[in-house]
Amino acid sequence: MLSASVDEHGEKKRCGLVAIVGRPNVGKSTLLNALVGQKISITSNKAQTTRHRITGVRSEGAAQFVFVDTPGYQTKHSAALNKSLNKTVVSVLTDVDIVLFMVEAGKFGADDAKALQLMPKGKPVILIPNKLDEVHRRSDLLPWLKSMQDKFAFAEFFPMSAYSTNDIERLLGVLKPYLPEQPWFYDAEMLTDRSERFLVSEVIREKLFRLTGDELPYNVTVVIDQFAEEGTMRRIAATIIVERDAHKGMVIGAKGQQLKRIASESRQELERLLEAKVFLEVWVKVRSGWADSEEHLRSYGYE
Ligand SMILES: Nc1nc2c(ncn2[C@@H]2O[C@H](COP(=O)(O)OP(=O)(O)OP(=O)(O)O)[C@@H](O)[C@H]2O)c(=O)[nH]1
Repeated sequence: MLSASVDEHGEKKRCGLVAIVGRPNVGKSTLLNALVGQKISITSNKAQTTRHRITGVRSEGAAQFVFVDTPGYQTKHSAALNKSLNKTVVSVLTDVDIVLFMVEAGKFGADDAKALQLMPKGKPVILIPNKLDEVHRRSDLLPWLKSMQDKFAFAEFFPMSAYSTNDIERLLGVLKPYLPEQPWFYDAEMLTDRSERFLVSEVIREKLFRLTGDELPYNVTVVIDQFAEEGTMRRIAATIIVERDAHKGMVIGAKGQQLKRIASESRQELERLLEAKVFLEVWVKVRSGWADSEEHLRSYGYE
């Protein structure tokens, strides 16, 4: 007989929260998407793309892993936005079962050190040296791994590449024994607790960053003004909020070509994601100083 506490082979069910922490750009979102097996968190080569706490769920055999993505730990800026980001990291860590502390293999800078200071005591913290594919001789990594051992009492070291499906499967195997034996929190089909509306704003933000390259500052946000189901169609209206007129120009581009591309690529991806026809309108607005105002942050959904 099946029950909530055992799987079909009689194995006790396990379920737990796994946080992924590290400085910006180490590959946290890439890892989360690979672990869940679907794009949940946006990725780009621009630091600081993840702002929200995002959970992704992977259910396999008797185990359910609930992954929590955290914003890159911020050290360079002091605006209210960054304070809010760091607060999110700390609050995520207080209620997790395992922490994956991610760095780039062979590297450990001042920003990594600051992120390491946030690690909770008394919880298993696994060191994930990522981007192993960029390390030419693995043996070069040994002295570095030794030096990492002196910095923190890591439960395990797991050098890997978030691009390797083999590594992802092995990592799930390593994490499983750390999950407490308890009934699952979510249905087996569940992938994320984020709303479609949220995923829509993330898709648009990703296209925006991918297409505008490095010139656009990170404090650009996307607000969904309308998200309506009309039969088999979704009608979506979104506003990209920037700080300056110059940024508005970058987003719109010559003769509006850039904004057109952002909207068109977003629409195509949204049609795949939502499995529906999508009618998408995207506007751009200037709202100067929003990233410094606590009130504005709240009104756009940041904690
Ligand atoms: N070579 C290599 N690149 C990787 C690997 N994992 C991630 N990347 C790349 O590293 C960059 C940053 O990855 P993200 O997943 O966006 O990093 P993040 O830590 O979530 O960054 P923030 O959202 O800014 O905190 C992207 O260009 C990824 O494609 C890896 O295993 N190997």
